[in-house]
Amino acid sequence: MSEDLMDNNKDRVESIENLTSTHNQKRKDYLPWDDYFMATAILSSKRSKDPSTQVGACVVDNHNRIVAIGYNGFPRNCSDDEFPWSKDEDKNSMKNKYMYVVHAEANAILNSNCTALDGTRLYTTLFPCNECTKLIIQSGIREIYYLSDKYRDKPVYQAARRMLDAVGIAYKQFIPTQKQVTIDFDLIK
Ligand SMILES: Nc1ccn([C@H]2C[C@H](O)[C@@H](COP(=O)(O)O)O2)c(=O)n1
Ligand SMILES: [Zn+2]
Repeated sequence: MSEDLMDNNKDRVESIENLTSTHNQKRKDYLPWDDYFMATAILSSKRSKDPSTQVGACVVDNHNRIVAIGYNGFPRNCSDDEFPWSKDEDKNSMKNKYMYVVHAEANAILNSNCTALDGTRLYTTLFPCNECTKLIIQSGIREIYYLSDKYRDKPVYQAARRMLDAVGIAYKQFIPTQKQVTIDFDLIK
């Protein structure tokens, strides 16, 4: 065999070996569980029609199975086009969205696909309010991960923390391992 041909064969064997070894190793840049669940909550928030704050929530059991998802919106059959999205009126005004909106966490709990949420974890894009906290406690959720706490000084959220502290439900601000998770429909071929 000529030297050129031998070199050529060696190169081909090496490149096949490289190809097999990279395909035998697991991906290193896969999405960690916690990022995956918070990203799911964010994705869910994108369904919200609220022009001001879109909230998403995702409940996960201790086998890392998603058992509930929700976002803030009006109750079933209350039209998004007829009920008001305003927040400028007095808090108790009928013209105000607060009268009607079901919060993301409440929707998740109500729409859960399992009968009991005991021992589960909640991933939510916004810290739960007092009303959702009551549902969280009663449903048996044990841990809360949240992204934003932008209303933390309002009494509603102080009351929420008071209840969570009293019953020992852990809550922690979520720090993602990566800044962005890209969903590009064109990448799936
Ligand atoms: N933990 C929370 C807190 C609030 N929401 C909903 C309720 C409203 O639709 C919106 C907040 O509106 P804003 O006062 O910022 O104009 O978020 C929720 O789903 N979960
Ligand atoms: Zn709430």
